Amino acid sequence: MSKLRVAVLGAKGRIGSEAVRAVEAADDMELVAALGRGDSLDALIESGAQVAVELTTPDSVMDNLDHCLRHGIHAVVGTTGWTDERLAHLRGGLDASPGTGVLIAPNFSIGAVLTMKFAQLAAPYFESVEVVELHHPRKVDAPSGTATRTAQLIAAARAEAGCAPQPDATTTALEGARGADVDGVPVHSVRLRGLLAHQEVLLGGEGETLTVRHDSLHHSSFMPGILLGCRRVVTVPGLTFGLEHFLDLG
Ligand SMILES: NC(=O)C1=CN([C@@H]2O[C@H](COP(=O)(O)OP(=O)(O)OC[C@H]3O[C@@H](n4cnc5c(N)ncnc54)[C@H](OP(=O)(O)O)[C@@H]3O)[C@@H](O)[C@H]2O)C=CC1
Ligand SMILES: O=C(O)C1=N[C@H](C(=O)O)C[C@H](O)C1
Repeated sequence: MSKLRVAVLGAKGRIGSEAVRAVEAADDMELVAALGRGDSLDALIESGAQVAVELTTPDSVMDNLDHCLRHGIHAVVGTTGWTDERLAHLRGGLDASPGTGVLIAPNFSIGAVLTMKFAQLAAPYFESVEVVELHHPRKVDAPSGTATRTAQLIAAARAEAGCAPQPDATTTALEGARGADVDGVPVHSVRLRGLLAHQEVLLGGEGETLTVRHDSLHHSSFMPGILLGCRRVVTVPGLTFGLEHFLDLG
């Protein structure tokens, strides 16, 4: 059987370099290009890449995806910075490239995907819910893509269940003290040397609290999700947002 031809964009970065190794080690894949900033995207076409794994920066991802879609190359995207406007632009590109698939995964680790799922499930049953994400200090964006997505899922679950707004008597606060407001859910970002990628969802009700915590201790935690994404994205045209859609979570 022929191997899936995979390219990695952002190949010299923290997660990109790990992805290069993971694709090289996968029996059913061939690494056909490993591109860093400044490398020509023509290499994607010349190498015959079927899938591009996009692990660059929020300022680069859109141009890279535009290029992929113009040439019918599927994409597995871990890069953060997704807004409604960016998603609308991407959908336009996909409409013009029927048959091409793009997976955007705010987080490729199974534990993080499950954290989001558990938080979504629990959120309507507690009066209060806040998200704390903790990352290495070289991360350029805050809050993390995972925390933003988690808060959006929590807010949607609470809205669907008809939950009241969260109790909070704060009338005076130093700017930022209550975190960022993502759809009504406070999200707090910690940047600390020694950490990689961690998240806690704190839920509180009458006389009880529940904490859902996930820790990525090494970039290897993201690799099974990236490889799964590459295998599945070629069979699912259009936009898939979230790795959970490629997992059988019941
Ligand atoms: N979804 C997930 O599970 C995960 C997502 N991420 C996300 O992935 C992204 C990368 O993270 P991380 O590896 O830590 O960051 P790094 O800064 O270590 O890596 C990004 C790399 O991309 C390079 N780059 C920038 N622009 C381009 C371009 N146009 N073409 C090719 N390469 C380019 C950078 O080069 P230069 O240094 O010269 O700028 C750098 O080497 C972030 O958005 C992060 O949040 C990270 C981990 C897991
Ligand atoms: O920058 C990182 O490191 C990570 N970025 C992603 C995010 O912003 O959620 C995924 C993971 O948290 C690691």
